[in-house]
Parts: sequence; structure tokens; C-alpha cells
Amino acid sequence: MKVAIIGSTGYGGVELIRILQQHPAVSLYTNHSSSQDGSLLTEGYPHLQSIIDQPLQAIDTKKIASEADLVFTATPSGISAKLVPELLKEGLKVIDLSGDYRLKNSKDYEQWYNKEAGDEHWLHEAVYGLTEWLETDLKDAKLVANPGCYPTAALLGLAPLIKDRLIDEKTIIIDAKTGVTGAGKNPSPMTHFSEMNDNLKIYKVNKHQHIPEIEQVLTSWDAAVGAITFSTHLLPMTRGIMTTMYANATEEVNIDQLHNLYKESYKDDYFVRIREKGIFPSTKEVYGSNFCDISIAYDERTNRIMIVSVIDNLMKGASGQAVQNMNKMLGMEETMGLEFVPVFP
Ligand SMILES: NC(=O)C1=CN([C@@H]2O[C@H](COP(=O)(O)OP(=O)(O)OC[C@H]3O[C@@H](n4cnc5c(N)ncnc54)[C@H](OP(=O)(O)O)[C@@H]3O)[C@@H](O)[C@H]2O)C=CC1
Ligand SMILES: CC(=O)N[C@@H](CCC(=O)OP(=O)(O)O)C(=O)O
Repeated sequence: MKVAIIGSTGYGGVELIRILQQHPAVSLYTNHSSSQDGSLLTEGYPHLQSIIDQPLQAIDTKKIASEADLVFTATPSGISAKLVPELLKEGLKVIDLSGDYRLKNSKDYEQWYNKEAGDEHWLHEAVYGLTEWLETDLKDAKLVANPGCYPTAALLGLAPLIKDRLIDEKTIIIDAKTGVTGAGKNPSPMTHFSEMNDNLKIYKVNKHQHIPEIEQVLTSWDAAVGAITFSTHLLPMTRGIMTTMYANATEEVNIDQLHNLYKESYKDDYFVRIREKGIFPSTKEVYGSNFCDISIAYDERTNRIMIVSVIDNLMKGASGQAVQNMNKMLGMEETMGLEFVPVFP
């Protein structure tokens, strides 16, 4: 299996390198950059010393097609929409990590991303790659839109309740928190150490680009889901996302029933771990791994259900899930090359 990464110099790209370097089915991968053609990755990432010696290559789609079977585009939104059609035209399979192919309605994309949407044909052709809940076989997919980091954590947490119609769809609240690698490698006033350290920030209130993505998927599962409430916070940690979600139960439920529902829903999914009753996950318990850990609680006094899910934003929230999708596209075990034990403590 020969693979190319476009955007290797970014955090998503470097995480793909960490995975593909030890993936048993990947015989070769090449690294491409729009701005650092000919440079060594070790100039920006000395931790790759003696692991990657080849210089970065330019993004030449024909050359990539002559060398690779599949490409990961770990590039910013707006850029992917320009690159992806050219790569597909060359016959390559593509897994795009950006938001460019996730929203089926191009008007939603233009509204929430404030950018021009990509080609309609590929927008509709793209398979939304929430791996555990895929509705189509990825073996025939040419383009996979890898889900956003927050949507991955939120959707895996809500899916069993929504599919079983156990919550009032109009009462869903998703309270989410992330580490700073979610913002990519370029520093900004938002992520600057002196402003982020010892601090907790709420951002993009009612404007986050993941709102329509979460709503699109939830609505496809249950048409009664309308607008959700979703808030995002930035914490002074490197990796990790926690989503704490609340909704009113539609009927009388009890914790054993809810716990069994989650255990049953994910019994065949290696990467989704349902915690024992009363044990809640923390982000460090999935650090550097492809796991999504979930707990559920029920408050009889308010008739409200609470779900907590944690992921590593760069793994299950981006590059890990992208490789899980690659494995499925190629008909391999979905866990191949991804069985990292979380880095703890
Ligand atoms: N960080 C995260 O936790 C997550 C990120 N994502 C998405 O994944 C994608 C990559 O994110 P991330 O790695 O964090 O971002 P970074 O900003 O860290 O890296 C993006 C990379 O894109 C490349 N790039 C920039 N402009 C262009 C261009 N015009 N043409 C080609 N390549 C370009 C840059 O490399 P170079 O200049 O060398 O070409 C850069 O290294 C984004 O779309 C992001 O939204 C999704 C889920 C989670
Ligand atoms: C801290 C931070 O800024 N996180 C990003 C995470 C989104 C992301 O990484 O990208 P996609 O839009 O491709 O999903 C944000 O909230 O926008």
C-alpha cells in the first residue's frame, strides 16, 4: 500500500506520520508541502530525526498519482476543496481531514465556514467517515470526508440514545472542551502561551462550524432533531476533547438500561470503550490513542440523561480515524496500525 500525505508539516500530518510509520500494510508514504518543497521535516520537527530522512516534496498531483494509491489531505478548509478534485481526477482515493466535504448543503458550508464551497458532484459523492456508524461500505468510496474532532466525540456519545429515541430531541445540549492542538500548528492570540496558560476560554459562541455538521448527522438518524445547543471551550492542555452532553429522557429510564444500551451498541467496536457505571473518563486516559471513552449518567430528579465522551483530537478526532477509514476502504482490519495504548500518566 502506497500513501501520500499533503500537509505533512501540520499537526494532523505529523500525527499521520506517527501512525503510518508503523502501519503494517503501508509500504511507502511520501510527504508533501505547499511551502517547504525540498526542506527536511526534521527542521520543524526534530523528534523525527533518523525516522524520516526524505525531503518534503511539492504537491504535484500527477507525480503523486504515479507513486501512491491513496492520499490524505491534512490541509486547511478551503484549500482541500481546491486540491481534492485534482487528486480524484488522477484516480487517487482521498481521505480529507478538513471540513470541506462534510456538509452536503453547500449553502451551509458557505454560511458557517465563510468560504466558497467545493464542487457539488464531489460534495455528494463524499462519504462522511464516522467509522463506527458508517451507512455504506467504504470499499467503493473514492472520497471520505473525515469527521470533525468535536462531532466525532459528540456523535459517538449521542448515537445510541438518538437511534433508540430515548431523548427529547429539542433538549440536546453539548458542552465541549478542547486542547490547543485543535487550532493547528500556527500560534495565534487565542493560543499564545501567556494568554492560554492558567486560563479557560469559551469561543465561537453559536457560530462554531461544527454545529451544522452535528445537526446534519443527528437529523439523518432522527428527523425530529432540529437545532442543538453547542458550546466550545479552550483549555491549557495539548491534546484532548471532552464533550459533556445533556438531554431530557422521553420515558422512564434507569441507569442499568442505559448502560446496557451503550455496551450493546458498541460491543463490536474496539475503539469505543464504555466505562463501568459511575466511572467517568478523563482526556488523559485516551491520550495518543484512537479510543473514544464514554460514560452515561441519569438524574432521576430532573429526568435528564448526561453522556460524557473523551477523545484525543489528533487521533480519533482526526488522523487516527482517518487511518481507521483507510483500513476500511482497503478491506483491512479497522484496528490495523492503530492499537496504541494511551500515554498515561
Ligand atoms: N488539529 C486538529 O485537532 C484537527 C484538525 N482537523 C482539520 O485537519 C486539517 C489539518 O489540520 P492541522 O494539521 O491541525 O492544521 P495545521 O495548520 O497544523 O496544518 C495545516 C497544513 O496545511 C498546509 N497548507 C497550508 N496552506 C496550504 C496550501 N495552500 N496548499 C496545500 N497545503 C497547505 C500547511 O503545510 P505547508 O505550508 O507545508 O503546505 C500546514 O502544515 C484542517 O482542515 C483542520 O481543520 C480536523 C480535526 C482535528
Ligand atoms: C481549538 C480550536 O480552534 N479547535 C478547532 C477545531 C476544529 C478543527 O480542527 O477543524 P475542522 O473545522 O476541520 O473540524 C475549532 O474549534 O475550530
